[in-house]
Order: sequence, then C-alpha cells, then structure tokens
Amino acid sequence: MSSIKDLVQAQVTEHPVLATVLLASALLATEYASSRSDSRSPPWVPYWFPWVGSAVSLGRDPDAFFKNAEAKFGPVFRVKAAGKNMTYVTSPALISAIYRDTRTFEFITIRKTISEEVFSTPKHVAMSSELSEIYFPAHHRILAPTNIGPILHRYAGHISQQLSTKISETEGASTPLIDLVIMPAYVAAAKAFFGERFPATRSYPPFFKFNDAFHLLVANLPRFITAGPREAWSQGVIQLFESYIRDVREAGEYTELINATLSIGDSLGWTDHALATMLGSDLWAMEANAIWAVYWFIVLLLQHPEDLRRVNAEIDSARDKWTSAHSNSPFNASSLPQFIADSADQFPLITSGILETLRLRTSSFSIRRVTTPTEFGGYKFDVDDQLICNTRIIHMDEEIHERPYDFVLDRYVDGGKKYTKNGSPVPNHTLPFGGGVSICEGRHFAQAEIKTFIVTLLSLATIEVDTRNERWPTPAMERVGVGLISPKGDVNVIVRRRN
Ligand code: HEM
Repeated sequence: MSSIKDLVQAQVTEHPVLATVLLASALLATEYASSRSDSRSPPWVPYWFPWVGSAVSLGRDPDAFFKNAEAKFGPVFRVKAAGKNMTYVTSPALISAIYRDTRTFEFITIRKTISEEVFSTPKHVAMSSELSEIYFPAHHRILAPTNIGPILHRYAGHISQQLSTKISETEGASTPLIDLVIMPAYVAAAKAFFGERFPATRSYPPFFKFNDAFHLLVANLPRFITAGPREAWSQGVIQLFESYIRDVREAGEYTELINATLSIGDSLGWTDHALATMLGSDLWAMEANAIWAVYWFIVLLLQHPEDLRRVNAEIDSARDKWTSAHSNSPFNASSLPQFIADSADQFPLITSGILETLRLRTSSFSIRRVTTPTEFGGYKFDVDDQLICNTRIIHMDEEIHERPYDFVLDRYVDGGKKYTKNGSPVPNHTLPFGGGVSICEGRHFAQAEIKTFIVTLLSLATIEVDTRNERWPTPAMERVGVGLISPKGDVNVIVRRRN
C-alpha cells in the first residue's frame, strides 16, 4: 500500500527542484486558506506544521484521531492534512440531515470532478449535462435490484469456475489467502460486467497500481506525487479498454453495461477514449471494495472458528433442502449458481456476517458541496464549501454498537433490533455504502456477490489456517474514506476439495 511518504520520496529523488517548488507553493496556498477563517466556522483540530497539518496523527490512527476530535470539538470540525482543508461531520443525526437536504448539499458536481480529475474523462464529457442527465441514470438502472439478476448469474458461473480451478491447483498446499480470493473474485466480477472476452487478468496489475494510490488521487495531491499511478491508469487500464471496445464492436457482443455505455456515448458523439475512461471508472467501482470484503470476511471467519462452523452448517442445511427438492440435479460446480439463486434467503448468518465485515472494515466518506450560503450544525458555510460525512465513526461508536471492535457474526440477524445514542434512535447505524443521493449504486450487487463467493467456496472446499506458518493481516488504517480498508500482510490457508 503506497503511503504519501513513499510516493513523495520517489518523486523527490527523481525531480528534487520541481518537488521543492511545488511543496513551497502548497505551503503558501494553505497558509492563505487558513488565514481566512472566522469564528462562526467550525473549529480546527490543532496542528503544528503547515501543509502537513494533522496528516501524520490522522494517518497513524484515524479511529482515535476522529474520536478525540469529536470529543473535543463536537460533531463538526475542520482538519488540515496534506495541504487540504476538510470539514468533517460525525454525528448520525447531522449526517442524516445532510443526506436529506439534497438542495443545499449536492454531490453531482463532485462526481463529475472525480470523473475528470481522477478517472481522466475528457472535461467536455465529464462536465456535460448529458453525463448526469442521461448516462448516470442509465447506469443506475443497470445496477437496480430488479436488473442485476443476469449479471449475478454470470458472476456465479465465473466464480464457480475460477474457484474450482484454484482449489485443484492448491489442493492441500499452504496458500496465501490473497491468492485464493483476490484474482478469482476480480476476474469473475470483471467478466460478469464486461463480457467473457474481457482481458481481466491483463488489467489487474495497472488497476492495482492505480487503486493502491486512490486515496491520494482523490485527495488531489500534486501530480508529481501521483505520476506513477496516473500512468498505470492511462497507459494500462484506459488503453486496454480502448482496444476492448474495438473488439466488442467487431464481435457484436454487448453486456448490459457495455451496451448502455457505447450506445449512449455513440449517440452523443463521445470518443472511444472517453468511453474507455468511463468503463475504467466502472471497473474501479466494482473491484476496489467487494473483493476485499470477501477477503476480510474469510479472515474474520478463520479467526473465529466457531463462526466458521456456524456458516458451514448454514450452507449445508440450505444444500440439503435444495438437493432434496432437486433430486435429479447433481450438486456440483455447474449447479452451484442455480443453488445459490434458489437459496438466496437461506443464509441469514452469512448476510449478517457480510454487513458486520463491512461495518468493521470500511472507512467510507460521503462528500457534499454546499450550493447556497447556509447555517448547519451551529456553523456558517459558503457556496462551494465541502462537508465530509464520516460514517466509520458511527460504526465504531460503542454507544451505538456494543463491542464495536469485535466481530459479531450474528449482529444483524435480528432485523428489528433498535440502535440508539443519547437515548435517541439511530436508524442510520451502518453505512458502509454511504447514503443519500450518492449511496453506492452497486450495493445490492456487492452484497449478493460476496454471498455468492462465500457459499461457492465453502460448498466446494474446506478451508483452514496453516498453523505451521501462522500470521494474520492487519487493516491498513491510513487509507481513510475510500471504502474497504485493505490488508497489511496476509494469512496462509489450506483448502481441500469437499466430496
Ligand atoms: C463492498 C463493496 C462496496 C462498497 C463498500 C462500496 C462503497 C461505496 C461508497 C462508500 C460509495 C460512495 C457513497 C457516498 O458518497 O455516499 C460508493 C459509490 C458507488 N459505488 Fe460502491 N461500493 C461497493 C461495491 C460496488 C460495486 C460492486 C459497484 C458496481 C458494480 C459499485 C458502484 C458504485 C457507484 C457507481 C458509485 C457512485 C454512486 C454515485 O455517485 O451516485 N460499488 N460505493
């Protein structure tokens, strides 16, 4: 995982003069911005060094940093970090108020800016009204719960194939869990969305270089710091999509997503390069989080063997029901997609475990731009100010979630359970997918995808920790605000095919 320090060090070594000039300009710009604050603005979390601000303490232990800041300054405060001034909102009630007031707190401009600045969509496309009025809604419809069935079915077929191969290759041998999970999950999702012929394996190295630095790219750090990941994006991912678009057009084979993107783009005269950046951003959205959620869920189950037994028992019971209802169908890798589709409501523990994994292992921010001068949370905000709803602080609040740092597999089995804080109900107690207008469009697919992976793996194989080589991954906490927290380190496992 690249830290700011690693990337800066690489650039300073290669371009020392440029680095010094840019750093000096960033310092001056930050000083100017902070000198404009007034007493009705949210309080600053104090810091010693300009530009760097609170970056070091925030990066070292974000949970402690935000908890302390909230305790000292209340639920709205400002943080300076790596040249950026950010206003954070941490209480469930205020976050909910922001999500509801879509006129004062909007997201679409930010989504467009990210399309241009991070995903490299050409400005005239990223900022066009057609992108928000035609393309985004079409995209939204593809991911609606009523429409994802065929994509999910293809995912189930691919993951069953991928895992079958992987299990045969590694049968009985000590294997890093990352090798067992990440590539199969990545390939299955990419092929389900883009088509069987999509060169998923080839897209993996540049995608990961880009994704590794995503939190730095989205923070809009100076380009000299993020040159490597940007190059991986443009020379690796985007070029690959450009040539894939040519292949798809020739072959005439279109998945739902490719069809919508190409037909809208062609009707508006957008180039294949622009369409490639948009499909690239889809690849990022579908791969950056879900595959790591699968990974963490398995790690947490391995760390809680009794929970792994309960999950296996749930799958076995669903399988027994399915096989007695389908006595003529063999239960094997080919019938797994049908078994999973037929048994979707038979996995309450797994469903709860997925949400619990996401509660524990996500750090998701919802960002909003202020559209009109407003008073909020006792402070004054101007047009273009940005507020960040920090949902993880809700996940880790011991008043809302008992034992928030523990993995509790069945935490969400009781759907009627009430969550409260200061005696008031907290309906928005678990927000791994953000909320309001920018809530994750892929959340239905993601949860079904993770369930499909887990049920497929545990139907095909048993999994255990390799105790001869026991080590555990820890969450890379410095990657705040962009969804799943990636692991530092790994665990070795032994998988054996089930009869
Ligand atoms: C566990 C997996 C996932 C997590 C934790 C996750 C999390 C998030 C978060 C936090 C946001 C921003 C929400 C906000 O601003 O309030 C988001 C947005 C989005 N996600 Fe996901 N996501 C996941 C999987 C997926 C998948 C599989 C897809 C697509 C197949 C997807 C597509 C999107 C899209 C298109 C947006 C932008 C929505 C908008 O701007 O209106 N996500 N996701």
